Amino acid sequence: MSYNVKDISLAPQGKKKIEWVQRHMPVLEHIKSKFEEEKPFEGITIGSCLHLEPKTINLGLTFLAGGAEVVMTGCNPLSTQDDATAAGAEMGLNMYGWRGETNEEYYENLNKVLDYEPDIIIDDGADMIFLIHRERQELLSKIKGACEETTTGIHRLKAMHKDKALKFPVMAVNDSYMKYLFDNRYGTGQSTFDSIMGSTNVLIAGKTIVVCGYGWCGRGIAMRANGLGANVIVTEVDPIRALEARMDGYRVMKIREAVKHADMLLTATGDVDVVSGDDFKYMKDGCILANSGHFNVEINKEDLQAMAKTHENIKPDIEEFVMADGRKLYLMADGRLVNLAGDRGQGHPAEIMDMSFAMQSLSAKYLLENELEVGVHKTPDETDIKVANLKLKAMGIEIDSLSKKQIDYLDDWEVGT
Ligand SMILES: NC(=O)c1ccc[n+]([C@@H]2O[C@H](COP(=O)([O-])OP(=O)(O)OC[C@H]3O[C@@H](n4cnc5c(N)ncnc54)[C@H](O)[C@@H]3O)[C@@H](O)[C@H]2O)c1
Ligand SMILES: O=c1[nH]cnc2c1ncn2[C@@H]1O[C@H](CO)[C@@H](O)[C@H]1O
Ligand SMILES: N[C@@H](CCS)C(=O)O
Repeated sequence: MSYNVKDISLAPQGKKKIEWVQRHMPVLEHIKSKFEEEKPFEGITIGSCLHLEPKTINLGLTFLAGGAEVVMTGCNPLSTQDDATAAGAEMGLNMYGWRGETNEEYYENLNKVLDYEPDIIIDDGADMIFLIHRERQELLSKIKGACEETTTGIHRLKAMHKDKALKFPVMAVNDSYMKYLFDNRYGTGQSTFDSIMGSTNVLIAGKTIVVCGYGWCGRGIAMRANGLGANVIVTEVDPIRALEARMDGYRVMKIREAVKHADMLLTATGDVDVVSGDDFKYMKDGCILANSGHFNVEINKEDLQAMAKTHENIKPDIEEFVMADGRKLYLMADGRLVNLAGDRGQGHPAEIMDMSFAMQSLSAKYLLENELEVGVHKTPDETDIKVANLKLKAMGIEIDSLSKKQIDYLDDWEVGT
């Protein structure tokens, strides 16, 4: 196996972190032991482009146990944990990536993974899938398909398929219940605050927090902000979600009005320019800005920079912008996913990634064992149910099942009052 990581001597520390998360990923551990027996990936190369940290290394080890050759790189230049990659390299994974890559290095590492000519791709945000279609088309004939981890990746792949540009099948892992209902909501809800609170050491109680987007991530962030005692304002473009936010108890208003109240503003939309231009003029002195959605375009940093007199990093992941009128605004993690790219960002809790990565590993197996058409495919309901049952079992929770009488009753269209 080969690797290019920051410092291989960090491996012992990384291994301890991996062992810790393994204790909290019982479903993936169960799947790993099944893979070990059945070896479904014998002779198969799996290339991944995911946030590289201990839980993801554990997914790599799961594929390795299943007989695959595994090659991994990061899906964000700032989210890699260098001790975890060192450990992964020592544990048999081909590993390329380090925290703080330049954009050029980021794509060099993606290309390194592709040099292994993978049969299956596991992607987060679809950068690797796009790279294959744009620049590495010679690989298309060998690739069996891909699994995509996140909302925006799937949006883009669907758009690509609509334009007939997609050339292999993709499993929409994000769109399974066992992913978005837990990862996007409870995972993003907790890890966003874990990172922001760790870096800033500021109090959340009593603050006014603006949450842009009331999708699965936004709901989780608003719920946790509320639980920590913040006064939550939601901004939306979808009338139904806006109404839902209102009935969940939050104030809802346009972004231009919301920014005037914000002590902290958090984006989770997958959109561009959610906060931009004159929005920055109306913000209060001291406002903290962070993004938990896709890429660093939700908060328009160029606009912020253009309006600022000076800007400097006052902590590794906190950039201070001093505006012409003396107000100071603070952008976290360069506007990238704060829960992973922040200095204290650890990503989602292990118990959450247990379910997301269980879905990834079973979806990769499904992709291999079924001849799927080119397109974006929903994961089978049976996979969701299997993972949910495994998780309940691991948590020691038993539930009831329908009796024959109940099944007949529920299916009977003739009974009335
Ligand atoms: N940080 C993480 O770990 C993490 C986890 C999961 C998903 N994500 C990413 O977060 C983003 C959101 O994911 P999701 O699953 O919540 O998506 P979603 O589609 O459920 O929700 C996005 C919401 O944003 C709203 N929106 C779009 N443009 C807006 C605008 N200009 N102003 C206000 N609202 C706007 C949409 O109407 C929608 O309700 C995606 O980019 C996804 O890839 C990040
Ligand atoms: O700790 C983590 N490790 C690996 N992936 C993560 C972690 N936290 C969140 N995500 C994943 O990142 C995607 C957005 O890029 C999300 O969809 C989520 O599943
Ligand atoms: N890989 C992308 C996905 C964001 S949802 C990123 O880290 O920016």
